[in-house]
Amino acid sequence: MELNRELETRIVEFSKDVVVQSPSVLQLRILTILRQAVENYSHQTLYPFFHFPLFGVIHRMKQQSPVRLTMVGGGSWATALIKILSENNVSIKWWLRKESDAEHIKKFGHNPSYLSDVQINTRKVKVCTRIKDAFRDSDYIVLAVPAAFVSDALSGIKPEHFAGKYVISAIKGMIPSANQLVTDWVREQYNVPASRIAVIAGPCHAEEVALEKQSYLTIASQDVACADDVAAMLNCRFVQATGVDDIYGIEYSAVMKNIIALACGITHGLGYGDNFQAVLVSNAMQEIKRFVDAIYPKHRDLSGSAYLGDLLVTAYSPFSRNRTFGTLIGRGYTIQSAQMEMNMIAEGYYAVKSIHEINRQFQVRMPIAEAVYNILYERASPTLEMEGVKRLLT
Ligand SMILES: NC(=O)c1ccc[n+]([C@@H]2O[C@H](COP(=O)([O-])OP(=O)(O)OC[C@H]3O[C@@H](n4cnc5c(N)ncnc54)[C@H](O)[C@@H]3O)[C@@H](O)[C@H]2O)c1
Ligand SMILES: O=P(O)(O)OC[C@H](O)CO
Repeated sequence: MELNRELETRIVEFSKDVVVQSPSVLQLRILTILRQAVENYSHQTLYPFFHFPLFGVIHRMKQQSPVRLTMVGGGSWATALIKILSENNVSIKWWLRKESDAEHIKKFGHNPSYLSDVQINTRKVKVCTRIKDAFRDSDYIVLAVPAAFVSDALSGIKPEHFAGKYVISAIKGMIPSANQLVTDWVREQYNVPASRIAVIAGPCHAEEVALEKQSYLTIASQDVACADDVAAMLNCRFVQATGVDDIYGIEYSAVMKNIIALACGITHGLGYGDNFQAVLVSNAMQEIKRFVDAIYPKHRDLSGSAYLGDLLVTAYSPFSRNRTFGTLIGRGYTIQSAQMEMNMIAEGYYAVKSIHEINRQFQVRMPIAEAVYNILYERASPTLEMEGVKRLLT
């Protein structure tokens, strides 16, 4: 029987992993295989497998052993991810930089600085401000600070602290000092194998997660089983998560969409309307495709939600940090005053410089990203730069 063979193969693959996994990761792996089997096959086909002893074992494991995870970051996205993960059998250590925020969460069950309405389940979530304590006994490390601050957040952490752990980047930015994607940087700095690294992507604003609005996430890893495991942790009442393998395409695309959101904001601040923005965004999608295909060629459909969907949400939503930052620049704020006006970080500000520098080698035609770079780093006039872009749009 087809199913027989497929389940057999997957269980054999999985058993090769058994020796190196901790119980909570094993549990997640088995659950993922079963969830996929249940989704893909009818009850009738699956019936004989219910006699498989694993099913009973899994049920008991689900009750007993939570996945152990560390969240690094105290901003909006970290807070939203804590809310999502708390819906599942995950035990969380939450590292925050600010002692006062950590104390407030312990006492009142709310993050005072970001998404303060979100109730934190302090039975599942243990807060700390010492990064080494946060890493201890965790299977998964989730990085959720802006890329420019990752190195600071991990100060004192050495490759051995990452040994045997999975790293999930929830960051949509580049490490400015290295012009590297966060996952490449983690792999190089801490010797984490690519098969143990995943990214959380997809069009998803923390503010809507806080309101439990239906959202979708795409989890990417070179090892799809790893992506599926992470997706299983994030699937809940209001979030549907799916695992895929295009980690580079998705990560670069997420970085690029922030730069385009800055352009959308700048033009909005200058008084351009929706008609213009629709053309700007569709041209920008082609720009993203040219860049991503040049830097990491692979057959991919950029109309998927982790690519086009993420560009759309960031380009049009009032929750978007990058669009808001761009709007302030378009209205005449200086970079410093725009940064001070927002309590949040616009990743695109740092990313556009990295992408500009990386593109020296690739020479991809990217007039929109170049205009944003000129405005933010070369003191070019937003009006003149966007006049130039306007003439090139089709
Ligand atoms: N907010 C979202 O909806 C969302 C969704 C998906 C991905 N992301 C990504 O998540 C990452 C984190 O973004 P966010 O939205 O949570 O950030 P945020 O703007 O809400 O919060 C700012 C964060 O930066 C930290 N910070 C500020 N100044 C710092 C400094 N000098 N040193 C160290 N840390 C400092 C703050 O403690 C806080 O954690 C970004 O890469 C972002 O692209 C965000
Ligand atoms: O829209 P932004 O600039 O707040 O970025 C947040 C996320 O990337 C949206 O998916």
